[in-house]
Amino acid sequence: MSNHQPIPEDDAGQDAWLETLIVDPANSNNPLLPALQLLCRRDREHKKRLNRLLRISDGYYALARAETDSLLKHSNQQIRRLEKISRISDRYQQSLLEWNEQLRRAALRDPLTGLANRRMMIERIEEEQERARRRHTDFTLAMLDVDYFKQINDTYGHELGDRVLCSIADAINSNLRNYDLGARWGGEEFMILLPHTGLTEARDICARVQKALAGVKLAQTGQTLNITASIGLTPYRGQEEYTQTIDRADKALLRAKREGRDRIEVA
Ligand SMILES: Nc1nc2c(ncn2[C@@H]2O[C@H](COP(=O)(O)OP(=O)(O)OP(=O)(O)O)[C@@H](O)[C@H]2O)c(=O)[nH]1
Repeated sequence: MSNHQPIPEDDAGQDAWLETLIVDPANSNNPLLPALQLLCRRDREHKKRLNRLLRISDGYYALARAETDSLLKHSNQQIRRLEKISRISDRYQQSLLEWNEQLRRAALRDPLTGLANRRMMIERIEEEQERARRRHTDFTLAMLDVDYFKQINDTYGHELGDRVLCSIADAINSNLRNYDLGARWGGEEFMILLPHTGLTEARDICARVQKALAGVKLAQTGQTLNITASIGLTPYRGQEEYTQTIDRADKALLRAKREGRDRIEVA
C-alpha cells in the first residue's frame, strides 16, 4: 500500500488516514485491501459496541447515585423526625414527673394551711414506729386543739377564721425542729410528731408552741388574739401499735380540755 504521509496520533486522524488508503485508486489492486477494509469495519463495530456499553454503564451509575442520594435524604429526614419525637417525649416525661410530684405533694398536704395532712402524718408515724421497733429509738406525739375556736369564727366570720387557722399553723410549724412534723389533723386540731424526743424535751417544745399561739394576730387589724391551745402529750411505748399512742394522746388532750384548757397533759 502506498501512502507516504506520517501516521496521525489521534483516533480521528488515524481513521481518516486509513479511509484515504482504502479509497486511494493506487491501492485498488493491492491484495491487502479487502483485509484492511475488513479490519476497519470490525474496528468501527467494536467502537460502536464500546460506546453503547459506556452509555449503559453511565446510565446505571447515574441511577445508583440518584438512589443513594434519595436514600440519604430520606434517612436524614427520618433522623430529624426521630430527634423531634425524642425531644417532645423528653419534655412530656419531664411534665409527667412534675405533675406526679405536684399530685404527690397535694395528696399529702392540707390545702388550707399547707401543713402536712393526716395521711402524711400517719405515714411518718408508721416510719417512726418501724425505727423505734428496730433500733429502740423513741418518739413523742402531741395532739393540739385550739381552745374556743368557735368564738373566733362567731366573732370574725368563717373566712377570717380560716386565716387565723393558717397563722396558727405557721406558729406551730416555725417552732418545731427540722425533723419534727406538724400536721393538721382536722378542723382546729393539730398533731405534732417529735422523733428521738423524750417527754421533758417534748413538753418544752409544746410550751414554746403555746407561747407562739398567744402571739397570733388578726391579719386585718394586727390585734393579738391571745389564742390558747390544749395539748395531750404521750411517748410511743415499746412494741405497741401507733394507733394506741394516738388514742392515748387523744385521751390526754380531752383531760387537758376538762381540766380547764390552755394546758399540757401527759399520758
Ligand atoms: N374557719 C374555720 N373553722 C373551722 C374549720 N374547721 C373547724 N372549724 C371550726 O372550729 C370550731 C370548733 O368548735 P368546737 O368543737 O365547739 O370547739 P371550740 O370552740 O374550739 O372549743 P373547745 O375545743 O371545746 O375549746 C367550729 O366552729 C368549727 O366550725 C375550718 O377549716 N375553718
